[in-house]
Amino acid sequence: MILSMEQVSISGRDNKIVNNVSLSIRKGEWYALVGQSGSGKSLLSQAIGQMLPPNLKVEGKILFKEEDLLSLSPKQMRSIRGEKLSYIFQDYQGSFTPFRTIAQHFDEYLKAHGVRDRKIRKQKSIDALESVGLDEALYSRYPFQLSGGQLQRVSIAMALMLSPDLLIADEVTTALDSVSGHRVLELLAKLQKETGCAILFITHDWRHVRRYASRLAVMKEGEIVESGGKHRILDHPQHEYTKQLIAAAPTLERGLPSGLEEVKGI
Ligand SMILES: Nc1ncnc2c1ncn2[C@@H]1O[C@H](COP(=O)(O)OP(=O)(O)OP(=O)(O)O)[C@@H](O)[C@H]1O
Repeated sequence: MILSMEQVSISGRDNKIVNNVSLSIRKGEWYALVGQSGSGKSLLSQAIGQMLPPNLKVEGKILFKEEDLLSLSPKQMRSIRGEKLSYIFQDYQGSFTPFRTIAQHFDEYLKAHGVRDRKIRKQKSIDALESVGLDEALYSRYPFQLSGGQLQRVSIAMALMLSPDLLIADEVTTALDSVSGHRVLELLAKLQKETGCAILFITHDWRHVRRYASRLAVMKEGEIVESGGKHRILDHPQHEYTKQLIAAAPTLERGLPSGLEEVKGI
């Protein structure tokens, strides 16, 4: 297992938001976390990287490559984030500083992770852009000069640049139109195959679960009500809530609707 959460609870001042959650993610797998808005998916994923808002408290164990992340100091955690564990978010705009070029973002990220040589930083950045199918010309542009899909691809490039073992992807297509979202996920799937990193994929969209996940957990009101292999859960859901969510999903045909299968390239 690359990540094991054991009895993880997250509490506010006077309420428990996530209650005794346990789940395990295997090396290199695509693990989906599904559930309605407010069920605690994002907070659970933020707890992994010690990124919870300061008013919330986390208990339990989060073992990442046998090390309990909750016992690490903020400094130790900073060196793990990015290098071994990284994030991409729905709000990709918020990950960029408007008055810094894409080049500066890459450069600062690599510098912060100890790559001292400027030429190596530049080469690594250009290679990373290429790995997500973006032209070198975008390197000197500002974030607002890129489309949403291009910016999300830059986020992916940056998140994977240091070859993490686990990538946490929180609703990464929600702010994109459906064609751009589809391309971003196809790209993620391709890069996952190439790099072998595991993905914790937070989503509302069962079509994405069917297409990409190997296993999944279903969250309701801060608890996991069901978890297991994708085919078992999609074909034979046990919990009433899972059945309702699947029944409410717009379509679960094998392909994506609206001709999205026909989109070529990434
Ligand atoms: N800093 C905070 N303090 C107190 N409660 C919070 C805080 N952040 C989030 N919450 C509450 O915790 C609950 C779980 O939030 P979370 O964002 O994890 O849900 P989610 O399942 O990811 O939802 P969505 O799919 O809409 O992103 C929600 O009720 C939310 O209002």
